[in-house]
Amino acid sequence: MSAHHAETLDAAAGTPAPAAPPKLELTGVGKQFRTKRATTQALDDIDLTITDGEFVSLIGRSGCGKTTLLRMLAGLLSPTEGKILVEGRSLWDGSTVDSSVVSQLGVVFQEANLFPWYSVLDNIALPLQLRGDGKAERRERARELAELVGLQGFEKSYPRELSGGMRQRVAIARALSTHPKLLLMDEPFGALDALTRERMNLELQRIALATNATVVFVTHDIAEAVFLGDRVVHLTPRPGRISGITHVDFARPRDIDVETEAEFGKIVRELRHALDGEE
Ligand SMILES: Nc1ncnc2c1ncn2[C@@H]1O[C@H](COP(=O)(O)OP(=O)(O)OP(=O)(O)O)[C@@H](O)[C@H]1O
Repeated sequence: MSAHHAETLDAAAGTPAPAAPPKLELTGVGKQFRTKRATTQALDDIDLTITDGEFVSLIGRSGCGKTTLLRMLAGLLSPTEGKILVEGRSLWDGSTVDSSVVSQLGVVFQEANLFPWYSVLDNIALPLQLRGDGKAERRERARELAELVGLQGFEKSYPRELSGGMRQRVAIARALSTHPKLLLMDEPFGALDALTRERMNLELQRIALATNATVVFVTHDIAEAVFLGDRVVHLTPRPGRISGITHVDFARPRDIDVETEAEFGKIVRELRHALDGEE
């Protein structure tokens, strides 16, 4: 039977399968901070749809609302306006967060925030412990993740015995432990030296490809945003709005040498000009 014939028959059968809702959908999202002295419209009218397996970088000048946006996505800060849907389910109902949606997210911050008295494996398994998974199951998953993030041989080490890059690997493994629908990262490599950061970018790409993760990644660094992202979303400050979205089409896995390509330099320059124009 020809493909064309098959399509005709399927259409004749009627009901096409309903399209899966996007991984993340923001509509008209805004955030206002009110203090005694002032009211700040930190974010205004953010519309953004992210599909399964997409890696989206978020850049913008200091104060444009990147962290505020990530905290709203992570269920830590309620939006004042708009809707945030994770696979079609509403994250916020007014200022009340749906904890069953939050439990499907993984978050990594600039600081790894590990428990100093827990080993690498126990830190990775913490979310599984909190949700009541059995010990053997936790251990197995934590071992698998330690290997995924390149920490085999360090399973029994304590955070104080690790470098900054290794601590962030633990934080990434911990965030992935529950198979999150969405991985949210706020400047995860911001405190690392340039070489370690470069290595972590390669590692993160490898991990994201291996797990088909959907990632929202906040950074100040334009080159990092372009290297990692399928799309780079740029925000303008006061109020924070989306000023543009750049598609980055380099094939994956990307090698660090992609940064020396003329097209890479062109995208970075255009983004820098776009952000400079917003001062
Ligand atoms: N809790 C708060 N109360 C009042 N204003 C706030 C609060 N948090 C953030 N803001 C304001 O909201 C705006 C956005 O801040 P946010 O930290 O999200 O920016 P950012 O883009 O992440 O900045 P940076 O790159 O410097 O981390 C800023 O003007 C900031 O002063």
